[in-house]
Amino acid sequence: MLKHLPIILASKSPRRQELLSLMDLNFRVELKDVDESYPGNLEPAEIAVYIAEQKAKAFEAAGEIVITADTIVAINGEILGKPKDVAQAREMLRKLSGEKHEVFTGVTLVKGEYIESFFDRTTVYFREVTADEIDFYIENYKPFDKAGSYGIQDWWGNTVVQRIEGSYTNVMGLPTEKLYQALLRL
Ligand SMILES: Cc1cn([C@H]2C[C@H](O)[C@@H](COP(=O)(O)OP(=O)(O)OP(=O)(O)O)O2)c(=O)[nH]c1=O
Repeated sequence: MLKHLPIILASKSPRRQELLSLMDLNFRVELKDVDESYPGNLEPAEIAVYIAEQKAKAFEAAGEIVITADTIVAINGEILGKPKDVAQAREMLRKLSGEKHEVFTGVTLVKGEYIESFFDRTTVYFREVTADEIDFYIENYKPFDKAGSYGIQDWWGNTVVQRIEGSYTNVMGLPTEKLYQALLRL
């Protein structure tokens, strides 16, 4: 329905590319290097939006609509980004075991001089996991490109996630329903 919109997806995330395709949009992918650090004292939602905006600022104003996004996991006031190594992935998954956490994805849309950002939040509940399960998962699924060290769309999501409150696609990296509404308003 919005196939006529010329869109640039500024993301290397294969999940974001897949989700935009599933929304039946026409887009091409363009990548720029962006510093993903953020100022202290920001709330989780503000961090996700801040980084999405930083990613968007790397683009010059043009005729096409640019979409950027950033996903983070928050648990008990702590922010979990992407793990740097096996030890960090283990530590994150241990923290998330048997607990609930929140996933925030910030999205920025740019069209010429116009810029708009929004976010979505999903609560995710994990059952308790064993150290063996954590090691099996890290070894076989290598979740180093994923915030919080897991993918809801892979083995973890299908064996550990008990339930979620909110958008599933938001956890995958792009809150498609909110994004679609924002595109309709453009
Ligand atoms: C929690 C969770 C995150 N993720 C992914 C979504 C994002 O791709 C990634 C978080 O990293 P991001 O920094 O948001 O994105 P990225 O570096 O992969 O891509 P880019 O900056 O180019 O847009 O974690 C899942 O795939 N499944 C999940 O369940």
